[in-house]
Amino acid sequence: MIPTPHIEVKDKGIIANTVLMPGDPLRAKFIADTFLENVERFNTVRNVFGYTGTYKGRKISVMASGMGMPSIGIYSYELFEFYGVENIIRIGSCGAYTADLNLYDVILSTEAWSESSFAKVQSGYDSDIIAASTDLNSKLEKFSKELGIEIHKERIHSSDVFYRKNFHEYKEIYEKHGCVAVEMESFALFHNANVLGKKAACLLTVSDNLATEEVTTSEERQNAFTNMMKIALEMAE
Ligand SMILES: O=P(O)(O)O[C@H]1O[C@H](CO)[C@@H](O)[C@H]1O
Ligand SMILES: O=c1cc[nH]c(=O)[nH]1
Repeated sequence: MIPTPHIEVKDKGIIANTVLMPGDPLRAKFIADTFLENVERFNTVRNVFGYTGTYKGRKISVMASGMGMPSIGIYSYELFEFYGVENIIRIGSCGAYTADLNLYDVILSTEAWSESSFAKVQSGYDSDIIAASTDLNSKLEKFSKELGIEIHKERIHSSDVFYRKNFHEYKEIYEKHGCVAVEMESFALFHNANVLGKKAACLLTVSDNLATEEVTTSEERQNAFTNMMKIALEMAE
């Protein structure tokens, strides 16, 4: 079923086997403009930009997911199921739940914990934890070592809510569920990969810290989180 309601390209072969997936369409554009050669834009529907190009001569795609599990649930499903994509690596921003993490630190998500009903509604999956692909994670860890970029391998929180009524609830999620940071998509991405027999992983950069109340700007979140981009780009084939 291509094109899909949300992706316009008619030729499946234009999208690479591996897609990097930031939430922000302008982070996707930044990656294409800054790191890729021979770039072809394959999606503009809803301004959710998708690009294919080469990195060090190897093919890779980058496409935004939008914000939240319903949104990444749509894009990752269509890429995996209808465009034959094998690997999706989310490259997102996150809020740290502990003062042990600094702004710009890079986290490799081992698993996502969530209160979300996404996986239960999608397929009846009944746990609140979903693991990332261990195969992709070991490759990403190897690339980070080769590049000399430190990563923190940790469980993260995938939340449906950005603005909680009670800001301090993050402390309980950190202590009870062992999540060191919060973002809003990985649980759905990992679930779709599992039900469709594909692979997914997630690299995050700390954009703000709930414990210390430090923050980065929207411009930094769009353009400056280059360490996780460089690690993920090494997945190009
Ligand atoms: O920077 P991105 O990749 O969008 O990720 C994080 O930022 C958004 C919230 O500001 C949510 O999508 C969250 O997961
Ligand atoms: O979901 C997110 C992403 C970045 N920072 C947060 O506090 N939450």
